[in-house]
Amino acid sequence: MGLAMATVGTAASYFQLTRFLREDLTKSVAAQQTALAEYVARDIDSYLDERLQFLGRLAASLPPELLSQPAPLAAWLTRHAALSPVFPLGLMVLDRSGQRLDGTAAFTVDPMAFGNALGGQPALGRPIKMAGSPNAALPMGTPIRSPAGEVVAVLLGTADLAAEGLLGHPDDGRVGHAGGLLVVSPRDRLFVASTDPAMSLKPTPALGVNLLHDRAMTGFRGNGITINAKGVEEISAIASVPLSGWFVVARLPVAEALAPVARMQHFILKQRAPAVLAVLVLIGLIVAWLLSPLLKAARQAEKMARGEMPLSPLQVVRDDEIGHLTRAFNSLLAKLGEQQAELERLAHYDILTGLPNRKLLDDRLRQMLACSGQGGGPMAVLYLDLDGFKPLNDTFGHDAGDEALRRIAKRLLALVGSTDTVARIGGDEFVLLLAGFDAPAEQAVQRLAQRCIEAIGEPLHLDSTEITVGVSIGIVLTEGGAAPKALLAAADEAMYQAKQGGRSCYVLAPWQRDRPVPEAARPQSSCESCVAAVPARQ
Ligand SMILES: Nc1nc2c(ncn2[C@@H]2O[C@H](COP(=O)(O)OP(=O)(O)OP(=O)(O)O)[C@@H](O)[C@H]2O)c(=O)[nH]1
Repeated sequence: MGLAMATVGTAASYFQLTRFLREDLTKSVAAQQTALAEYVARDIDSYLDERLQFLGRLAASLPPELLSQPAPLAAWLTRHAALSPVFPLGLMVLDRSGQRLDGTAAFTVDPMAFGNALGGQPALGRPIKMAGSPNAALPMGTPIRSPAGEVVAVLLGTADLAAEGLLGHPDDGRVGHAGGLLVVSPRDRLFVASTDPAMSLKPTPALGVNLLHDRAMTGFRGNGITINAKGVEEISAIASVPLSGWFVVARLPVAEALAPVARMQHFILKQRAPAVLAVLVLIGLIVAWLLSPLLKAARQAEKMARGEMPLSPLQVVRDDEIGHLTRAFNSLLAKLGEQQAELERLAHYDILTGLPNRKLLDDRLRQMLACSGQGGGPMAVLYLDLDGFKPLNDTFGHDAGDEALRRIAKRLLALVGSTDTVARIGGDEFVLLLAGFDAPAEQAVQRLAQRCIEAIGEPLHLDSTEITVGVSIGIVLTEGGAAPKALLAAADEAMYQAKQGGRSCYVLAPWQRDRPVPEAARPQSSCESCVAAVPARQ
């Protein structure tokens, strides 16, 4: 996660830096383009002004009498045109009806230049392509006035748009590799001149093709980013040429303008990326090394939680925060183990006496039966129920009854071997499971039953009061093949017979797999009422 955040952070910084650089560079290039466009626009304006001024001075100095003398007028015009190279394509004079007065046919008449000049104002015509030359030409006109000030004729001159110092700028003014200058006449919807000669004297694009151009055509001056007619994104700046109503566009493709940013990105990626990658890999390895014990511990903990491995302490591999965490986990695990053991104990042992409860008795009985059934010899179940325990409880109280139960449990434990089981399965009911007799089983169990009766019958000294309780015992002997439940029921039944027979005695019920208590076989008993059938003490 940390590694991912570091990577994302680095990438975000890289892209943020790139974005800032692009914005700054775009602004800077736009400002440069604006300065260039304004400079060129001013230059063109002053140059046009210079030509119009020259044309005006020429018109003012034209002797009026020459207007009616074609040959001298033509000679006068040729002489003066030669004096200044501003109209290398020639001069001509027209009367008010548009008739040539100089007798020459140097070039065609521009209606715009002629018409406006006739109205009394110097005027520019529509730029045209020069016959026999790749250059464009610009017709200009100025009024010729009579001494009374009336416009009597028009002096027309045609300037070479490619002439050095006029619109030579667009040709020379290439900006970068693909950038350049454009001079646009909104009135004529025409590219007057362009760095790209193919665009010169071509009509401007239709509305909607280039949005910044559309705005410029309606008077916007400034800069912006636009997509040109060829689909190239450009930074363009627009400045006015006031005298002509034209505007100059200085433009540069964004890709070229921002090439330094692209070079910087390339440089960073080329120079820094391997180092950054190496650092990231190193960080990743360190993080993996740091976290590997934690991940291993987590995997083990999950297995323990799923019960696929026992609860066992995790290995503490390092004495750092993770080692600390592992130790804390182990402590928690130990606590959990203790609690689990306690729960286990509570589930299988009687809280009052600490003896196995009915559940554990069932397990042990099954084990012993299985063992006995596999040739392990006979086993015996002794079912004990105290006699007169209720009066004890009622007379001396429940606590005294509890204490009596605890002491009786100890006495019973003292009588059996370590492999035998003494369980408490109810209020005053105990069960003994015996096996591995060193004498004939019947005799041995009867002997033990008798010793139980005697041991429990010993007085109990509770709160300096002597109390005595008895016990009735039902015994079942088997050599396996019996169901635990049926065996216990048979022992219980024998115990009941002992109760019926006078209490504080035992009854031994013979056991056969299909007939637990055969009618033919009378039980052996220590009870007085059964004394005729069995000896009281064996
Ligand atoms: N103090 C104490 N008494 C208990 C406990 N569990 C059961 N008892 C009492 O043990 C008595 C058992 O009842 P009985 O077996 O009928 O009493 P009893 O006097 O021995 O009767 P018989 O078996 O017919 O001789 C009841 O009074 C129960 O309340 C215990 O955990 N502690």
